[in-house]
Amino acid sequence: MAADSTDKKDAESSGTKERERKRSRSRERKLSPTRKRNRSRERNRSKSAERDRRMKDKDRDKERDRDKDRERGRKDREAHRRDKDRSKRSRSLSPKSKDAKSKRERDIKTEEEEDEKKKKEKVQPLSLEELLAKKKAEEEAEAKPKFLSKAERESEALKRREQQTEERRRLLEDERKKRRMFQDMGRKMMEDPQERERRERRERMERENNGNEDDDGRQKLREEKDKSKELHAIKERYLGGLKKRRRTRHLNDRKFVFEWDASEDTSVDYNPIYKEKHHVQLYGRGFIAGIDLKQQKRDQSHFYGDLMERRRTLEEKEQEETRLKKMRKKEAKQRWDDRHWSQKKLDEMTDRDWRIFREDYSITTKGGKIPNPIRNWKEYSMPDHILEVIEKCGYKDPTPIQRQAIPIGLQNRDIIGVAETGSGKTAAFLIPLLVWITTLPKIDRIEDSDQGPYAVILAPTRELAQQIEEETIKFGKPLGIRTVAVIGGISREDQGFRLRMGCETVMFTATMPAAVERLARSYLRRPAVVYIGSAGKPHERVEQKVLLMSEGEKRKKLLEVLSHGFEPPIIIFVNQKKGCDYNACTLHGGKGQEQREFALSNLKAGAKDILVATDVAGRGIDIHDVSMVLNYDMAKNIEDYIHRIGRTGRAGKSGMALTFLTKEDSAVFYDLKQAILESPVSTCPPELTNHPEAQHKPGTILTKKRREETIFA
Ligand SMILES: Nc1ncnc2c1ncn2[C@@H]1O[C@H](COP(=O)(O)OP(=O)(O)OP(=O)(O)O)[C@@H](O)[C@H]1O
Repeated sequence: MAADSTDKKDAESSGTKERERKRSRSRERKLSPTRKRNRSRERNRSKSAERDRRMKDKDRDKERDRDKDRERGRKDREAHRRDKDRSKRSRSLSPKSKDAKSKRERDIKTEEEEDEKKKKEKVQPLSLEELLAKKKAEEEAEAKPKFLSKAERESEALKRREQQTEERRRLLEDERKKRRMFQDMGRKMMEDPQERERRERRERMERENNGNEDDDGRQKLREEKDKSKELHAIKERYLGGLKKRRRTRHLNDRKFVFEWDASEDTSVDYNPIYKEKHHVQLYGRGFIAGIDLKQQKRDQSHFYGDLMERRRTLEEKEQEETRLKKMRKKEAKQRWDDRHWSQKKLDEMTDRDWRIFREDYSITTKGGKIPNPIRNWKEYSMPDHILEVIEKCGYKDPTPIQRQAIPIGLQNRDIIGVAETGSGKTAAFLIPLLVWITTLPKIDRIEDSDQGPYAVILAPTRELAQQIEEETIKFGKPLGIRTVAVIGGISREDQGFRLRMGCETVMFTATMPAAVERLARSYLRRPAVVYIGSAGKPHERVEQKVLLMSEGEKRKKLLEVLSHGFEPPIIIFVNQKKGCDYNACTLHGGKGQEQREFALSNLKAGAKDILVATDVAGRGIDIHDVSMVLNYDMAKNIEDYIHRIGRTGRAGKSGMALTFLTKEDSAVFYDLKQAILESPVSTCPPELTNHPEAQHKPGTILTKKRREETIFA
């Protein structure tokens, strides 16, 4: 009833709402046309939103209706039940209901009587036949398939499932317990023994404190232990006991000390597993993992070797033997041939060896059909008297230029020899010359000497000419060869000479500019050209230093350098004839020949420490052990510079070259920078490296790069 009333109320409220909505809509319709238009636009805009809202409202109404239906049904059912009760109550009062009741009571009574009868029957024991029949019936019943209802099947399955899960849970729990126990045990075992002791003691103490261990037996035991310890300590104190020293392990001590040798292990003999090892032999390229790979390879090669050996016929075996023999012989020969040239005799030298030989001495040749170089003086077929002189001079081994130039010279062939300063070029052209002269018949020589000299040696300076004369006399005198130097400044009458042209021409230098080489080639006949090392470069053992300064600073700097001390002799090169206050001798073109000779001999003899010279002393002058060359004025070209600094670091020794550089020398900046950069023992100062004049060779026209150009339109 209440539900009905609420439904009614709801219906009423929804009806009023609907009416109001209609009213408001009609009101809206009555509004002005402009407003109407606006409204319609608005309506259009919110059309979809409105539709959504209405749909939602509908859903909500439906839901509400459904709830109401459900509520109504429930209330109906309750009312029906109440009606039933009421009708029951009213029916009990009728005569019909009284009859039914008495009938029911009668039925119950008869049922009880039947039960009573059955019970009485059961009490009596069954006969054997009955028992057998019963058993048979039961068996038959059991044999018959039992049909269970779906509900029964489901309940049984549920029970089984519960049992299984219970069983699994129990097993898991047991396993977890076991694992925890093992973990605890493991942790205890892994523990540091000291730590374990400490932990056990702590646990014991805890137990004692908790009063768990207050039994007398344990207390007594502890007291006894303490007593025995005390006794032991007293004994040790008064009787002196053996105190075990704690072993300290040093950092570098070996951790494992095996007190037995591997050979003492006799288990191999006893254990049948080790006695009869099973070897796996794989065919192909495979290997067994975990076993020494090298050993496996060795075994495999043995295995295949044996296999091949077993399979070979006698003939094949012989063939293989001879093949191996041949191979071994060939290899041995190869090894023999591949020896270094120094381990070989002259006649064993191959072309390859000669090539290596030339590489070893940085010898480069041009001109075709160049004879092999000299390996050593004795080996080379030279007259004994020449060899004697060489020995006297103390030349143990030929220098690289001598090794290659002497054999060419002995073929009377024209040579251009380019080798660094102080590398023994003089002997390189003198020795073949003297050998050639000595090979001429003596009578001819005596007769021809009236005709003129056998050889003419040209030198750029008087000093050099005299130096070469000295060298030639040294070699030629023991051989009976006369030498004379023809130089300016000495009276012509004293120099008896006659020239004869048409003989061999040799040209030796430390620097060979391309223009000079072109000129030389036009005068020489099919010349053999010999270059040693990086020809035209300053000596690799001369350290080059450069100081940039003004002209006025030079003198001060010179005095500063000299005041630091130096090892005599040194040579100071100047471009102008200037004096110097030091213990010096001077050598330049303005001096008389005698003075020039005196100056040089003074320095060579050690009477003077410094030679101040112009380029006159720059080429060829050989003064032993010059420790430093100081270019007070820079040479006018790089060739002169190279010759100058070549006065130091001669005959395998090292030296130093110091150059004072001013901006007036800018013409050689570029070449000088290159020369210093190429020297392995020198460093170019940044002032020179970065100097604008040192960036390009003078005379080269620099073309501006396009991107650097500024175009003004
Ligand atoms: N085989 C040699 N063994 C030892 N010393 C030698 C040998 N040959 C030459 N010398 C010595 O080396 C020094 C330099 O020799 P030499 O004057 O011939 O050199 P150079 O190449 O002509 O030098 P430069 O280019 O300056 O004229 C000399 O003192 C000389 O005695």
